[in-house]
Amino acid sequence: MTAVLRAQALGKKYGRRWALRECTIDIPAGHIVGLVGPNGAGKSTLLKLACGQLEPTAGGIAVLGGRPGGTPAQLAKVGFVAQDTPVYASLTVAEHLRLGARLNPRWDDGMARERIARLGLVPAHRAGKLSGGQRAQLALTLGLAKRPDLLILDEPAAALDPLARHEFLQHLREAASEHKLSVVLSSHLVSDLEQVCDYLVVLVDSRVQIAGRTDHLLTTHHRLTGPRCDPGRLPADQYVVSARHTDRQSTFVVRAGAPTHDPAWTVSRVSLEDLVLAYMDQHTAEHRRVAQEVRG
Ligand SMILES: Nc1ncnc2c1ncn2[C@@H]1O[C@H](COP(=O)(O)OP(=O)(O)OP(=O)(O)O)[C@@H](O)[C@H]1O
Repeated sequence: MTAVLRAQALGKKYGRRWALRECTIDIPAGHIVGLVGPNGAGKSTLLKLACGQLEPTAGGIAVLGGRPGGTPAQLAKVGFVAQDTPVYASLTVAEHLRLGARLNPRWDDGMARERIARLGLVPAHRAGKLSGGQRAQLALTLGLAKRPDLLILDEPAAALDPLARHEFLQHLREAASEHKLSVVLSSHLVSDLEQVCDYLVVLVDSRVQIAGRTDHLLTTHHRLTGPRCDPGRLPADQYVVSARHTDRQSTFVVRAGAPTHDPAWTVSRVSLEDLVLAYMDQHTAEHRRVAQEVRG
Protein backbone atom coordinates (compact mmCIF):
# COMPACT_ATOMS: atom_id res chain seq x y z
CA MET A 1 0.00 0.00 0.00
CA THR A 2 1.26 3.52 -0.85
CA ALA A 3 2.48 5.43 2.15
CA VAL A 4 0.61 8.69 2.66
CA LEU A 5 3.75 10.23 4.10
CA ARG A 6 7.26 8.90 3.83
CA ALA A 7 10.26 10.88 5.04
CA GLN A 8 13.88 9.82 5.00
CA ALA A 9 16.43 11.72 7.10
CA LEU A 10 14.28 14.79 6.48
CA GLY A 11 15.61 18.08 7.77
CA LYS A 12 14.65 21.74 7.65
CA LYS A 13 16.78 24.65 8.75
CA TYR A 14 15.56 28.17 9.44
CA GLY A 15 18.70 30.28 9.11
CA ARG A 16 21.33 28.37 11.04
CA ARG A 17 18.93 26.47 13.29
CA TRP A 18 17.47 23.08 12.56
CA ALA A 19 13.69 23.01 13.10
CA LEU A 20 13.52 19.38 12.00
CA ARG A 21 16.43 17.01 11.70
CA GLU A 22 16.96 13.39 10.69
CA CYS A 23 13.23 12.72 10.63
CA THR A 24 12.45 9.28 9.22
CA ILE A 25 8.87 8.11 9.09
CA ASP A 26 6.58 5.91 7.02
CA ILE A 27 2.82 6.37 7.52
CA PRO A 28 0.52 3.94 5.70
CA ALA A 29 -2.68 5.12 3.95
CA GLY A 30 -6.14 4.72 5.45
CA HIS A 31 -5.55 6.08 8.93
CA ILE A 32 -6.37 9.08 11.03
CA VAL A 33 -2.92 9.84 12.34
CA GLY A 34 -2.29 11.86 15.48
CA LEU A 35 0.99 13.78 15.49
CA VAL A 36 1.90 14.83 18.98
CA GLY A 37 4.96 16.26 20.71
CA PRO A 38 6.20 19.13 22.84
CA ASN A 39 6.17 22.76 21.69
CA GLY A 40 8.92 23.35 19.15
CA ALA A 41 9.36 19.64 18.35
CA GLY A 42 8.99 20.32 14.63
CA LYS A 43 5.40 19.17 14.03
CA SER A 44 4.27 22.22 12.04
CA THR A 45 7.53 22.17 10.10
CA LEU A 46 6.96 18.52 9.16
CA LEU A 47 3.36 19.25 8.10
CA LYS A 48 4.40 22.28 6.02
CA LEU A 49 7.05 20.14 4.31
CA ALA A 50 4.37 17.52 3.63
CA CYS A 51 2.09 19.97 1.84
CA GLY A 52 4.90 21.64 -0.10
CA GLN A 53 4.79 24.98 1.73
CA LEU A 54 8.42 24.44 2.73
CA GLU A 55 11.32 22.84 0.87
CA PRO A 56 13.56 20.39 2.77
CA THR A 57 17.10 21.43 3.64
CA ALA A 58 18.15 17.77 3.87
CA GLY A 59 16.74 14.33 3.14
CA GLY A 60 13.56 13.58 1.27
CA ILE A 61 9.80 13.46 1.66
CA ALA A 62 7.10 11.85 -0.48
CA VAL A 63 3.37 12.34 0.03
CA LEU A 64 0.98 9.87 -1.63
CA GLY A 65 4.01 8.72 -3.62
CA GLY A 66 4.76 12.17 -5.09
CA ARG A 67 6.75 15.30 -4.34
CA PRO A 68 4.74 17.61 -2.06
CA GLY A 69 3.13 20.37 -4.10
CA GLY A 70 4.99 19.09 -7.18
CA THR A 71 2.11 19.06 -9.70
CA PRO A 72 -1.49 20.34 -9.91
CA ALA A 73 -2.67 16.72 -9.52
CA GLN A 74 -0.61 16.38 -6.34
CA LEU A 75 -1.98 19.69 -5.00
CA ALA A 76 -5.54 18.46 -5.63
CA LYS A 77 -4.93 15.29 -3.63
CA VAL A 78 -3.68 17.00 -0.48
CA GLY A 79 -5.63 19.37 1.74
CA PHE A 80 -3.89 21.48 4.38
CA VAL A 81 -5.35 23.57 7.18
CA ALA A 82 -2.54 25.47 8.88
CA GLN A 83 -2.37 26.26 12.59
CA ASP A 84 -3.43 29.89 12.16
CA THR A 85 -6.57 28.85 10.15
CA PRO A 86 -5.78 30.92 7.10
CA VAL A 87 -8.81 32.61 5.57
CA TYR A 88 -9.05 35.86 3.65
CA ALA A 89 -10.31 38.54 6.02
CA SER A 90 -11.93 40.66 3.30
CA LEU A 91 -13.78 37.80 1.59
CA THR A 92 -17.20 36.64 2.75
CA VAL A 93 -17.98 33.06 3.73
CA ALA A 94 -19.81 32.57 0.40
CA GLU A 95 -16.84 33.98 -1.54
CA HIS A 96 -14.57 31.46 0.19
CA LEU A 97 -16.82 28.65 -1.04
CA ARG A 98 -16.82 30.07 -4.57
CA LEU A 99 -13.03 30.31 -4.50
CA GLY A 100 -12.81 26.73 -3.21
CA ALA A 101 -15.04 25.56 -6.08
CA ARG A 102 -12.91 27.37 -8.65
CA LEU A 103 -9.56 26.12 -7.33
CA ASN A 104 -10.38 22.50 -6.50
CA PRO A 105 -11.37 19.98 -9.19
CA ARG A 106 -13.06 17.63 -6.70
CA TRP A 107 -14.90 20.35 -4.76
CA ASP A 108 -17.99 19.07 -2.90
CA ASP A 109 -20.21 22.17 -2.95
CA GLY A 110 -23.24 20.45 -1.39
CA MET A 111 -21.25 19.33 1.61
CA ALA A 112 -19.58 22.74 2.02
CA ARG A 113 -22.93 24.60 1.96
CA GLU A 114 -24.62 22.09 4.24
CA ARG A 115 -21.80 22.30 6.76
CA ILE A 116 -21.73 26.12 6.71
CA ALA A 117 -25.51 26.22 7.27
CA ARG A 118 -25.34 23.64 10.07
CA LEU A 119 -22.61 25.66 11.82
CA GLY A 120 -24.78 28.79 11.62
CA LEU A 121 -22.20 30.73 9.60
CA VAL A 122 -23.82 33.52 7.57
CA PRO A 123 -22.68 33.36 3.91
CA ALA A 124 -22.64 37.18 3.60
CA HIS A 125 -20.35 37.71 6.62
CA ARG A 126 -16.73 38.62 6.01
CA ALA A 127 -14.18 36.17 7.39
CA GLY A 128 -12.33 38.98 9.17
CA LYS A 129 -15.43 39.56 11.34
CA LEU A 130 -15.78 35.91 12.41
CA SER A 131 -14.65 34.66 15.83
CA GLY A 132 -11.48 32.54 16.02
CA GLY A 133 -13.53 29.35 16.30
CA GLN A 134 -15.80 30.32 13.37
CA ARG A 135 -12.74 31.08 11.22
CA ALA A 136 -11.35 27.66 12.14
CA GLN A 137 -14.65 26.03 11.16
CA LEU A 138 -14.60 27.85 7.81
CA ALA A 139 -11.01 26.74 7.13
CA LEU A 140 -11.84 23.13 8.11
CA THR A 141 -14.92 23.16 5.84
CA LEU A 142 -12.74 24.30 2.93
CA GLY A 143 -10.26 21.49 3.70
CA LEU A 144 -12.98 18.82 3.85
CA ALA A 145 -14.93 20.06 0.79
CA LYS A 146 -11.80 19.87 -1.33
CA ARG A 147 -12.26 16.08 -1.04
CA PRO A 148 -8.54 15.35 -0.82
CA ASP A 149 -7.00 11.88 -0.46
CA LEU A 150 -4.94 13.23 2.42
CA LEU A 151 -6.05 15.99 4.77
CA ILE A 152 -3.29 17.56 6.87
CA LEU A 153 -4.49 19.53 9.86
CA ASP A 154 -2.23 21.50 12.18
CA GLU A 155 -3.97 21.79 15.56
CA PRO A 156 -7.39 21.95 13.90
CA ALA A 157 -9.58 21.91 16.97
CA ALA A 158 -7.64 24.20 19.30
CA ALA A 159 -9.99 27.18 18.78
CA LEU A 160 -13.25 25.19 18.84
CA ASP A 161 -15.58 24.92 21.82
CA PRO A 162 -15.98 21.37 23.24
CA LEU A 163 -19.22 20.64 21.38
CA ALA A 164 -17.92 22.00 18.07
CA ARG A 165 -14.74 19.94 18.59
CA HIS A 166 -16.74 16.80 19.18
CA GLU A 167 -18.85 17.44 16.07
CA PHE A 168 -15.81 18.18 13.95
CA LEU A 169 -13.97 15.03 15.05
CA GLN A 170 -17.07 12.97 14.31
CA HIS A 171 -17.33 14.54 10.85
CA LEU A 172 -13.66 13.75 10.27
CA ARG A 173 -14.19 10.10 11.24
CA GLU A 174 -17.21 9.80 8.92
CA ALA A 175 -15.36 11.46 6.02
CA ALA A 176 -12.40 9.14 6.59
CA SER A 177 -14.53 6.01 6.41
CA GLU A 178 -16.94 7.16 3.64
CA HIS A 179 -14.43 8.80 1.31
CA LYS A 180 -11.30 6.77 2.08
CA LEU A 181 -9.70 9.93 3.35
CA SER A 182 -6.37 9.68 5.18
CA VAL A 183 -5.78 12.33 7.81
CA VAL A 184 -2.66 13.54 9.60
CA LEU A 185 -3.48 15.92 12.42
CA SER A 186 -1.29 17.49 15.04
CA SER A 187 -2.76 18.25 18.41
CA HIS A 188 -1.82 18.81 22.02
CA LEU A 189 -5.26 17.57 23.05
CA VAL A 190 -4.64 13.90 23.69
CA SER A 191 -8.31 13.32 24.52
CA ASP A 192 -9.13 14.43 20.94
CA LEU A 193 -6.52 12.10 19.54
CA GLU A 194 -7.92 9.29 21.69
CA GLN A 195 -11.38 9.92 20.19
CA VAL A 196 -10.42 9.94 16.58
CA CYS A 197 -6.94 8.62 15.82
CA ASP A 198 -6.10 5.03 15.01
CA TYR A 199 -2.43 5.75 14.38
CA LEU A 200 -0.04 7.75 16.54
CA VAL A 201 3.28 9.47 15.91
CA VAL A 202 5.19 11.04 18.81
CA LEU A 203 7.78 13.58 17.70
CA VAL A 204 10.24 14.89 20.30
CA ASP A 205 13.10 17.19 19.45
CA SER A 206 12.43 16.51 15.75
CA ARG A 207 12.87 12.75 16.13
CA VAL A 208 10.12 10.18 15.85
CA GLN A 209 10.03 8.44 19.21
CA ILE A 210 7.28 6.00 18.32
CA ALA A 211 4.87 5.49 15.43
CA GLY A 212 2.23 2.84 15.00
CA ARG A 213 -1.40 1.79 15.22
CA THR A 214 -2.85 2.93 18.52
CA ASP A 215 -4.39 -0.49 19.31
CA HIS A 216 -1.00 -2.13 18.78
CA LEU A 217 0.78 0.51 20.85
CA LEU A 218 -1.66 0.09 23.73
CA THR A 219 -1.18 -3.69 23.85
CA THR A 220 2.61 -3.53 23.67
CA HIS A 221 3.15 -0.92 26.37
CA HIS A 222 2.67 -1.51 30.09
CA ARG A 223 3.25 0.24 33.37
CA LEU A 224 5.43 -1.62 35.87
CA THR A 225 5.39 -0.61 39.52
CA GLY A 226 7.70 -2.18 42.07
CA PRO A 227 10.51 -1.66 44.56
CA ARG A 228 12.92 1.09 43.60
CA CYS A 229 15.54 -0.12 41.17
CA ASP A 230 17.69 0.97 38.28
CA PRO A 231 16.05 0.52 34.82
CA GLY A 232 19.03 -1.64 33.84
CA ARG A 233 17.81 -4.30 36.31
CA LEU A 234 14.58 -4.91 34.39
CA PRO A 235 14.40 -7.99 32.13
CA ALA A 236 16.11 -7.29 28.80
CA ASP A 237 12.87 -7.66 26.79
CA GLN A 238 11.24 -4.79 28.73
CA TYR A 239 12.39 -1.70 26.84
CA VAL A 240 12.14 1.28 29.18
CA VAL A 241 10.29 4.27 27.74
CA SER A 242 10.07 6.35 30.92
CA ALA A 243 11.13 5.97 34.52
CA ARG A 244 9.91 7.66 37.69
CA HIS A 245 11.24 6.96 41.18
CA THR A 246 10.25 7.76 44.75
CA ASP A 247 12.43 6.78 47.74
CA ARG A 248 10.99 3.26 47.74
CA GLN A 249 9.20 2.74 44.49
CA SER A 250 9.97 2.78 40.78
CA THR A 251 7.39 3.16 38.02
CA PHE A 252 8.35 2.39 34.47
CA VAL A 253 6.44 2.58 31.23
CA VAL A 254 7.91 -0.20 29.12
CA ARG A 255 7.49 -1.52 25.62
CA ALA A 256 7.46 -5.30 25.40
CA GLY A 257 5.87 -8.07 23.35
CA ALA A 258 4.49 -9.58 26.56
CA PRO A 259 4.28 -8.19 30.08
CA THR A 260 6.79 -9.50 32.60
CA HIS A 261 5.59 -12.30 34.91
CA ASP A 262 8.11 -11.38 37.61
CA PRO A 263 6.02 -11.20 40.83
CA ALA A 264 8.15 -8.29 42.03
CA TRP A 265 6.31 -6.07 39.54
CA THR A 266 2.70 -4.94 39.35
CA VAL A 267 1.76 -4.68 35.69
CA SER A 268 -1.01 -2.34 34.54
CA ARG A 269 -2.35 -1.04 31.25
CA VAL A 270 -1.47 2.39 29.91
CA SER A 271 -3.83 4.91 28.34
CA LEU A 272 -2.94 6.81 25.17
CA GLU A 273 -2.21 9.82 27.36
CA ASP A 274 0.19 7.78 29.55
CA LEU A 275 1.92 6.60 26.41
CA VAL A 276 2.26 10.09 24.95
CA LEU A 277 3.53 11.51 28.24
CA ALA A 278 6.01 8.66 28.63
CA TYR A 279 7.51 9.30 25.19
CA MET A 280 7.53 13.06 25.76
CA ASP A 281 9.38 12.59 29.06
CA GLN A 282 12.56 14.60 28.59
CA HIS A 283 14.29 12.86 31.54
CA THR A 284 14.49 9.60 29.68
CA ALA A 285 14.39 10.82 26.05
CA GLU A 286 18.17 11.00 25.89
CA HIS A 287 18.49 7.51 27.37
CA ARG A 288 16.01 6.18 24.76
CA ARG A 289 17.93 7.82 21.95
CA VAL A 290 21.19 6.21 23.07
CA ALA A 291 19.44 2.84 23.45
CA GLN A 292 17.93 3.15 19.94
CA GLU A 293 21.28 4.08 18.45
CA VAL A 294 22.95 1.11 20.18
CA ARG A 295 20.19 -1.23 18.90
CA GLY A 296 20.31 0.28 15.37
N1 LIG B 1 9.55 30.70 10.41
C1 LIG B 1 10.45 30.29 11.32
N2 LIG B 1 11.62 30.92 11.45
C2 LIG B 1 12.55 30.51 12.34
N3 LIG B 1 12.39 29.47 13.20
C3 LIG B 1 11.23 28.81 13.12
C4 LIG B 1 10.19 29.18 12.19
N4 LIG B 1 9.15 28.33 12.36
C5 LIG B 1 9.51 27.48 13.34
N5 LIG B 1 10.75 27.76 13.80
C6 LIG B 1 11.48 27.03 14.86
O1 LIG B 1 11.52 25.66 14.48
C7 LIG B 1 11.32 24.82 15.59
C8 LIG B 1 10.16 23.88 15.32
O2 LIG B 1 8.98 24.67 15.20
P1 LIG B 1 7.56 24.05 14.84
O3 LIG B 1 6.61 25.20 14.68
O4 LIG B 1 7.71 23.11 13.71
O5 LIG B 1 7.25 23.22 16.17
P2 LIG B 1 5.87 22.57 16.68
O6 LIG B 1 6.21 21.20 17.14
O7 LIG B 1 4.83 22.71 15.65
O8 LIG B 1 5.55 23.48 17.93
P3 LIG B 1 4.13 23.88 18.62
O9 LIG B 1 3.62 22.65 19.28
O10 LIG B 1 4.56 24.92 19.62
O11 LIG B 1 3.23 24.44 17.55
C9 LIG B 1 11.12 25.73 16.80
O12 LIG B 1 12.34 25.82 17.49
C10 LIG B 1 10.75 27.06 16.18
O13 LIG B 1 11.22 28.12 16.98
